[in-house]
Amino acid sequence: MVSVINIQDISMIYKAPVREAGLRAALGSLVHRKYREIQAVRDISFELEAGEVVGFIGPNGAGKTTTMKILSGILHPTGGTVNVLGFTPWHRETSFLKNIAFIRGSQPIGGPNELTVLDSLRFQQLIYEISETAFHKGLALLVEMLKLEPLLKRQIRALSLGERMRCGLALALIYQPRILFLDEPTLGLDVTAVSMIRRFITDYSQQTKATILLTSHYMADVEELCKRVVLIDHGTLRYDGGLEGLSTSFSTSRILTVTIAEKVTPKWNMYGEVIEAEPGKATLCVQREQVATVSARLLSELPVVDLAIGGIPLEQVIDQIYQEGRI
Ligand SMILES: Nc1ncnc2c1ncn2[C@@H]1O[C@H](COP(=O)(O)OP(=O)(O)OP(=O)(O)O)[C@@H](O)[C@H]1O
Repeated sequence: MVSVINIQDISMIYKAPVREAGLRAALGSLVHRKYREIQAVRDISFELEAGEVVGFIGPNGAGKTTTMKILSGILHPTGGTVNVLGFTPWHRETSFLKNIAFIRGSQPIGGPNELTVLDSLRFQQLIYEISETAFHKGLALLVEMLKLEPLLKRQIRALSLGERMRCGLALALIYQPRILFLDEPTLGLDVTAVSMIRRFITDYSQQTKATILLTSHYMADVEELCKRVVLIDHGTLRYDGGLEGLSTSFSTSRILTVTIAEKVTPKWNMYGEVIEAEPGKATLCVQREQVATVSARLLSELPVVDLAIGGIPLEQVIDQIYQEGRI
């Protein structure tokens, strides 16, 4: 397989001006400006192969957007090397920019609001030097996949958030970039718009074999779209691997499913937290370090015919990571 994104030990330290309250301090800071350093990313390395769709996840402020900005050439990292399609992103060479797109759910369209969607697409055609034939072919595909027909003659300013996202995707993809950086593409969208965007991403990646790095706070997005996830926290890489491995790596609990030979209900709560129980069967939640002891007790004290040990459902693990910032 060919690696199209190769990141080696990147770091990013922002310098943010420190301003104290009060007029005197504000005037003073004009002369003696003080800065404080914020390390947003520290020594992150990973690679993406051509055609992969990878979820890039982590709690608020973990450094996801910063990393995406570095990969798309918006920011120059303070350390490390990055190779995207053979280019150093922050050199911003035309052949690089023509092959990548960075789309943010919070601001899917950057251009003038007064233009119609079709005019904006034509504008992209000029900037990216797309031939008339390629433009029509690309447009037909995007109009069909994103249901854009009713929006083409509308002004961008008059579009809803979901419509903006669909048009933002079309504007970014009309020049057929090989790599997509999607930062929260379903942010704030309703259920119908979310499912349309998800379907679009799946179909688009299958049809074009584009490589996609995607951040989302909605675990369902990641579960539906990505086989692999890269997890960062406080700017540090914490996990890079299959989706299913996340729950075993990060959850402190395990699920024990026990079936016994008799249709009776023992005192299951003596073994763990009862999630579900019916005569002869129970699902228990047990701390990881107690699994061996509890399993041994179950086997010696009850007529066990089947005992399965599994991880906490992925959705729950990710919710914990995002909401409690606990990794
Ligand atoms: N321009 C900036 N100047 C100073 N600090 C910044 C700047 N941009 C981001 N940061 C800080 O860097 C850290 C990482 O921010 P970043 O936006 O990359 O995180 P994120 O993982 O995308 O977060 P979220 O999920 O909340 O969007 C945060 O502590 C943030 O406050």
